[in-house]
Amino acid sequence: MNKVKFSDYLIQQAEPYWQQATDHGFIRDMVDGTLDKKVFANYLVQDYAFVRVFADLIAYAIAYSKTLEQKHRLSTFLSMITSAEDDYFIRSFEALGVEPSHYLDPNLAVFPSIQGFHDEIKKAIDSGAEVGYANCMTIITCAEAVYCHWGVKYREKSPEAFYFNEWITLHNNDYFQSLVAWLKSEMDQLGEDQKVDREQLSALFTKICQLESQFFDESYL
Ligand SMILES: Cc1ncc(CO)c(N)n1
Repeated sequence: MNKVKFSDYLIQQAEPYWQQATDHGFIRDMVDGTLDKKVFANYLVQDYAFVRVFADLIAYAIAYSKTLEQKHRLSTFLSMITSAEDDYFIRSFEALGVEPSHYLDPNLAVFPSIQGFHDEIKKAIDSGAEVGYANCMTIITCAEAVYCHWGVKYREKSPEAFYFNEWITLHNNDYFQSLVAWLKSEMDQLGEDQKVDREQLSALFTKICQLESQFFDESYL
């Protein structure tokens, strides 16, 4: 019997949001270099608020994980986000004329989608040792699989502005692709675990896809 992998099932069940999140006009404008700079700056400021909370989520996934391989894969990812990716954000803010007082503002008004991410992340973090790993990994896998999907789709694109170009290569380089392949393989194994509620994880994966698509929509407002 040819069983559908759990990671593929999660993506299939997340339609139409998977399609909307990975084939959004925002991404097409960005890879073509025609996206309004103000729209992109706005998006990056919001994404920076997302990434700081996302870093906590990865730290909890590390704490909830059992094996050294899991801790290694996730801590390497956390390290990349807090070094190379942080460096990308800081250089981009500078080039786009965004002041630190704005992008570091703890009282920044966040988009409803970013608030939605924060709420889902808090629930996953608070879900405890038994199911915490599965919940945290579902959010991480969805967010990274969405970005890797468009990153790979547009690997031939090379917009002139470094903040567009590097945003593509951050999400399609060999390291990132192998990370996403590993995240999906972890979800496949979790899907075999009798203690795991597959339908609850599927609903969470779909919710994150929906928020990803909504975040691109809201960046134009
Ligand atoms: C909202 C969001 N999802 C995924 C990624 C990829 O890390 C990101 N930077 N932001």
